[in-house]
Amino acid sequence: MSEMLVFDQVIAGYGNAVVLDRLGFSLKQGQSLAVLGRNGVGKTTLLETLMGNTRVMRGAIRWCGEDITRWPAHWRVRAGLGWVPQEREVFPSLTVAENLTVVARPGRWNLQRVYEFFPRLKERRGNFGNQLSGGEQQMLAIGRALMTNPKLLLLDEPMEGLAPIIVEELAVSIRRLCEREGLPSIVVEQHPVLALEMTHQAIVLERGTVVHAGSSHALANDAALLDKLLGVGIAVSA
Ligand SMILES: Nc1ncnc2c1ncn2[C@@H]1O[C@H](COP(=O)(O)OP(=O)(O)OP(=O)(O)O)[C@@H](O)[C@H]1O
Repeated sequence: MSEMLVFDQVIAGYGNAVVLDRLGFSLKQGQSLAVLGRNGVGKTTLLETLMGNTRVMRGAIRWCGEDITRWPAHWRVRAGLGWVPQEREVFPSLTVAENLTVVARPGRWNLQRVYEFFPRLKERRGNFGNQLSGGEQQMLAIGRALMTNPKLLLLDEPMEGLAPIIVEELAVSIRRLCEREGLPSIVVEQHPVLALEMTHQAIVLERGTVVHAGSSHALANDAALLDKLLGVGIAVSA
């Protein structure tokens, strides 16, 4: 399997402030990745850096064999990076259908396929963005990223503030995107157990660098390591 994404010793941040400090990892084609770590370690900054929204001082980012380190954000979207921001950023005064079509790019994902994938969005297609529940907004944020026909979804705390039943529904959808639709994700999540269930690989950050990299399954089942890295005293399963 070839490498889809490589962060090679990336030093990046905001202005002169360094947040990512020689951060390195790679992700193979078709694999999804959980990005874990305590508050403020640089998880969101990793995604922002992948989208071109931070200042990269050193190192390189390679995406599908191309060095994209200096590319503007809109080129990265065109190259297949599908950004689902933490704040969801649904357009409040556009309808669900308009929110989806406004970003559409040609490819296998279109309005009909997004509605098939999220039937709730079809039911709500005439409602405005500000009339949706938190879960519906998150579905719309993911649906909007799908409309750009990405090769990788970047999900920044997709479950934040959602009711447990919606969290479960979304987790199933995100897994299904990878397994059935061949669309992997990078998932930044506060809840490691959930993120590990949804992904193949995991990295753990501390102070802007990778302190653990391995399979999600192995980490999920190593309670002592989870506790050491994240202060989580439980494993996913016995
Ligand atoms: N736009 C910004 N300008 C300056 N500093 C920032 C900016 N965004 C984040 N930071 C700083 O970068 C550091 C890492 O923040 P980041 O949001 O990437 O961490 P995180 O691991 O995602 O945290 P959390 O889990 O709390 O969301 C923090 O010290 C934060 O204050």
